[in-house]
Amino acid sequence: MASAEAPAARPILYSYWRSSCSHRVRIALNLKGIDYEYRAVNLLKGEQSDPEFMKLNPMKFVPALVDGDAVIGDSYAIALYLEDKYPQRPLLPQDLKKKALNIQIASIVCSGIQPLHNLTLVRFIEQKVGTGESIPWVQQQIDRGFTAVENMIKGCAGKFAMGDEVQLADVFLAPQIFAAVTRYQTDMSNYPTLARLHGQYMTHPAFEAALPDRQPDAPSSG
Ligand SMILES: N[C@@H](CCC(=O)N[C@@H](CS)C(=O)NCC(=O)O)C(=O)O
Repeated sequence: MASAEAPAARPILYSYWRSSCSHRVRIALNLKGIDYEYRAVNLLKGEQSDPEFMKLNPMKFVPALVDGDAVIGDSYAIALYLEDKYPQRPLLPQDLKKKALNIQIASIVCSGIQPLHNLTLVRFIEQKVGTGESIPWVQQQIDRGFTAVENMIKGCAGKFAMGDEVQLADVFLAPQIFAAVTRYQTDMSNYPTLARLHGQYMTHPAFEAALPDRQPDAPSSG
């Protein structure tokens, strides 16, 4: 008689509902149909600095993913890990130029836009420069990144950023656009392609389920 194997444990995502970096990973997990356990890390309460959490992400940032003995503390690394480990519903195309463009856009979001408005920096500006001073700063950083991406994709975008299929670029763009619109009063009329993509993301089931207010730790949730 064959012995029953224990089912593989679900990956665990350490996330904060409002974090755009966590939001990226939630989208990737949903697109790939991976069932996962959600564990909330409250950034406003400083739980990212808890010594136990720092074993998962020494940078004191969310997200972190634990998948078996793999512990990954960066959304970009997690996305690439998921792409290799769970090849169903690929996010990166075979075509090298399109693949590079996806990676470039993901990189613009995660190194050229989001780090320039993360919680630590926004708090620093509000305290050292003045109350309300962070918003124009953030808008300026978003404008530079969005202007670049708008020009890069306006010739190739279809229903989604890279054509008619969702790809890695969408996984990174959707949370950044969502944050720009809902938190930083960004005028999206300057970026018509990105504005149109925002509408697509808001009605796509995998993206909808990843939205901040749909997460268990969102104030409006449950
Ligand atoms: N490069 C990292 C950045 C992570 C990051 O900045 N996370 C933010 C939330 S989106 C955070 O945890 N901020 C907490 C803080 O600034 O104290 C990634 O992509 O995962």
